[in-house]
Amino acid sequence: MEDHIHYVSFLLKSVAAVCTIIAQTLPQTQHSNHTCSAMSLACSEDRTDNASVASVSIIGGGIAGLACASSLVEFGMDVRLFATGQRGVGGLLATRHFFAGESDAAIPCDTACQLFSASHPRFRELCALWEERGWVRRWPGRAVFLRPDGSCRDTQNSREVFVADGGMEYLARQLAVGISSAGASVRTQMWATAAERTRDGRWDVRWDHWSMGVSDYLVVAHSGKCAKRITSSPGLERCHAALKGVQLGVMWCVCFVFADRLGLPFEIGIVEHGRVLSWVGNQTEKLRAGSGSPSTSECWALLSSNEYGWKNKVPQEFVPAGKAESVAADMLAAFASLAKAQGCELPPVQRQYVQLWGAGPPSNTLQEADAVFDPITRAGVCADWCVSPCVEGAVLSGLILADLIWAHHARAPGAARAHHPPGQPRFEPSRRASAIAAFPGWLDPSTSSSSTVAAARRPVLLPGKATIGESCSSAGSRASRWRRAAHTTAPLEVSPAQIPERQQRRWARACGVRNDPALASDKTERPSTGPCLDKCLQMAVTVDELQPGMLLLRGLLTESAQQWVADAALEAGGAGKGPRPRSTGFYRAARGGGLELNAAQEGRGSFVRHLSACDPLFSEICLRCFAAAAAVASPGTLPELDAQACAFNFYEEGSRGIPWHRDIDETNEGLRNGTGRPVVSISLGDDGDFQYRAQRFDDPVQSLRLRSGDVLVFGGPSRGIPHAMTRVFPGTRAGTLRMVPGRLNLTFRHHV
Ligand SMILES: O=C(O)CCC(=O)C(=O)O
Ligand SMILES: [Fe+2]
Repeated sequence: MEDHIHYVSFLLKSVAAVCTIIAQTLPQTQHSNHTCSAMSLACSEDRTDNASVASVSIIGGGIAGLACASSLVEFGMDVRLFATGQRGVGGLLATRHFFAGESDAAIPCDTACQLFSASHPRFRELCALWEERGWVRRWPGRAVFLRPDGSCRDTQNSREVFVADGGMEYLARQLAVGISSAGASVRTQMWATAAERTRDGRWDVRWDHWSMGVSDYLVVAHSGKCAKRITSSPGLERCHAALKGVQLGVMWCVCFVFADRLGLPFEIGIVEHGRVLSWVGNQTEKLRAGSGSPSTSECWALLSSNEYGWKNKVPQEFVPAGKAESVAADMLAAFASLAKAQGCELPPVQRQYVQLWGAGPPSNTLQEADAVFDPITRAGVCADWCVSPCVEGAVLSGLILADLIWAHHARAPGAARAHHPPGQPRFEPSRRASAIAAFPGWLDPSTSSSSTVAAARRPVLLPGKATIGESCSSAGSRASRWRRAAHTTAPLEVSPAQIPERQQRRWARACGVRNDPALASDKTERPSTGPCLDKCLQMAVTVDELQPGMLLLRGLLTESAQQWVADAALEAGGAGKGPRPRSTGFYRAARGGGLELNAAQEGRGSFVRHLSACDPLFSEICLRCFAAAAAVASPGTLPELDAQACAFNFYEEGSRGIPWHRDIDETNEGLRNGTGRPVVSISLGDDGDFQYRAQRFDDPVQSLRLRSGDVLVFGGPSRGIPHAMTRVFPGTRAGTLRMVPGRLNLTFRHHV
C-alpha cells in the first residue's frame, strides 16, 4: 500500500473502486442522522464529527467548480471559490442582455450553452431540485438537426431538457448565492496565477504576488491556458498532464436582434456538418416563456463550428478591428441560407453582438477518469471534458471530485489504495459533435443511446442519501462555523502605511503637487488644518478588485480623516458651518430668490475645482488612497494617477442621485484603448448605491453600497465604466461623523 501512496492517481472508472472509497468512508454513521442543507446538491450524513473542518480552494467558477463547491459545502468543508471569468461566475453558462428597437426591456441572450439535458439519476435529482426552486425549467421547444441540403429532422429526445429562465447565467448565479449563503466564500474576478505548495503541504493560491489564502485541498475547475499555467507548479503534475491533453474548441457567438419574427419552425437548430455554424437558437422563444410580453423583434444566437472558430482564432482579449464584423457577416450569411432553405427571408438586423470563446467547448474527453485527483498532494481537476462535454458532464465531474476529496479527508481506509500508477492520460475525440451540445447523444446521429452520460459513466453515488428537502438539524451551526472561518481570511490586504515614499512622490509629481511643502514633510502633523497624514488611512484594509482596474477599498479613511474631508468639502462648496449656504459650489441662486442646490431636481449640488485651488491635504489624501489601490492592483491594470481636479458632489437627504454616465472628459483616447488615467472616488456621510456596468451600457448592472470612508478607484480598462448613484440612504452614516444630513462624494480626476 505504501507503494501506491507514492503514485499520483487517476480514479479508474470503476464502480467498484469508487464505491469502496465511499462505502468505507462512513462506516459508523451510514444509516443515521441524515442531513441536507440549503444547497442540497449532494445530501450527506452529518459527518463533521468524524473529521475536523478542512479547507478547499476551488479555482474556476463555471458549472463544474460550482457543483464541486456546493457538494463540498454540503460535506461541511470550508470552501473558497475563486471565479476567474471577466463576468463573474458561470463560464459557458453565459447570458448577455441587449437593448434594441423601441422596447426598453433588456433582451436576454445565451451566448454559449443553450440548454441542457439530464440523464444520470444523480443529475436528474439535482435538476428536479433546481426546478422546484425556479432556477431552471423544462423546455418544451422544438429542436431539429439542420442538414446541409436544407432539410431538417427532429431530434429524438427522450430525455429531460432544461433552460434557465432569464438565461443560463441565472442558474450559475443562484448556485453561487447558495454556496455563499451556506458559509463559503465566493470571490469573483480573481485571476489566480499560480498554486504553490507550502512547507506543510497545503495549497497557497496566488494572484501574482498576493496570497489569496492557504487551504488543505486544491481544485482546478478551469481549463485553458491559465489552468495549464496554474498547474505547472510542483505537485500538480497529474492535473497538468490531463489539462495538456484536452483540446478546447474555439467558438464565436453572434447574437442578432431582428426587427421582426423569423417564423422558423424550430427554436434550436443543430447544424449538421456546418462549415460556419454549429447551433442556432431563438432566444426570444426560448427565454420568454412565462414573461408573456408580446414583442415583434426576435433575438437569435448563432454559434460557430469548431472548425470555423479555429480558422478565425484571434486573441480573446484583443479582437482586431474589423474581425468581429467579418465574423458576424459570415455567420449571418450562413444563417440566411439555412433560413432560406426553410422558406424564410431574414428581416433587418436591429442590433448585433459578437463574442469569442477562446477556451470554448472541448472536443475530446478523458478516458480514464471522471475527475482527476491526486491524494498525495491533495489536488484535483474537474471539468466537462472529464465526463462529457455538456452541463451534465461538468456537474457530475464536480460532484465526483467532491466525493473523492471528502473520502480522502475522512480517511476512508480504501481511499489511498484506490489509485493507480500514473500513465499518460488518454483522451478520445468526443463522440458528440459539439460540446455546447448539452444533449449527449443528440448531436452525432450515429451515437447510440448507450453512449449517454448515464450509460457510459459510472459516477459515484453517496450511500445513505437523504431525501431532498429533508430538514437539517445541524446545518445552521455548521454554516456559522464556516462563515467565521471564511471571514478570518482576508486575502487582499494592503497596508497603506507601508507604501514606499518614492512611489508616493512619483504620483505626487504626476498630480503637480510636487512643490507643496506639506507633502515634502509628509510626516508632520498639521494640527491647525487637518489630521496627521500618517493617520488618514487605516493601517490595513481589505481590497476588492472588482474587475481589472477597478478596486474598492472599504473604510480606508480613518474617522478623523473623514471628518476633515467632510468639513473641508462642505466648506469649499458653500454648505459649511454658518447660518446659511453661500452661492458658490453646491448652490446657485434660485428663481424665486434664495439659494438652491445647483442640480436641484436631483437633490444634488456639484462643482469641480482644480487641485491647486483646494487645500493641499485633499491631493495628499487622494494620493495615498490611490497608492493603497495601486499596491494591490493586478500588474499592468492601473495606470499612474494624474488627477488635477476634484469633482465634489453633495447629495441631500432624499436625493435622486446621479444618472447613468461615464466620466469621459479628458481621457477619450484612454477610454478607447483601456489605458485611461484612474479616478479616485471618496465617499462620506450616508450610504449610497453605486451602480455600474463592466464596460458598456448593455452589460449587466452591478451594484455597490458605498459607505463613509470607502474609496473606489477605477482606471485603465475600467476607466470608462458606465455608472450611476441610484439611491442615498438617509441616516445611515456612523454616528461619529458630524456632518449635515446627506452624502458627499469627491471624485479626483485629471480635469473636466
Ligand atoms: O457620488 C458618487 O459616488 C459618484 C459621482 C460621480 O459619478 C461623478 O461625479 O461623476
Ligand atoms: Fe461619475
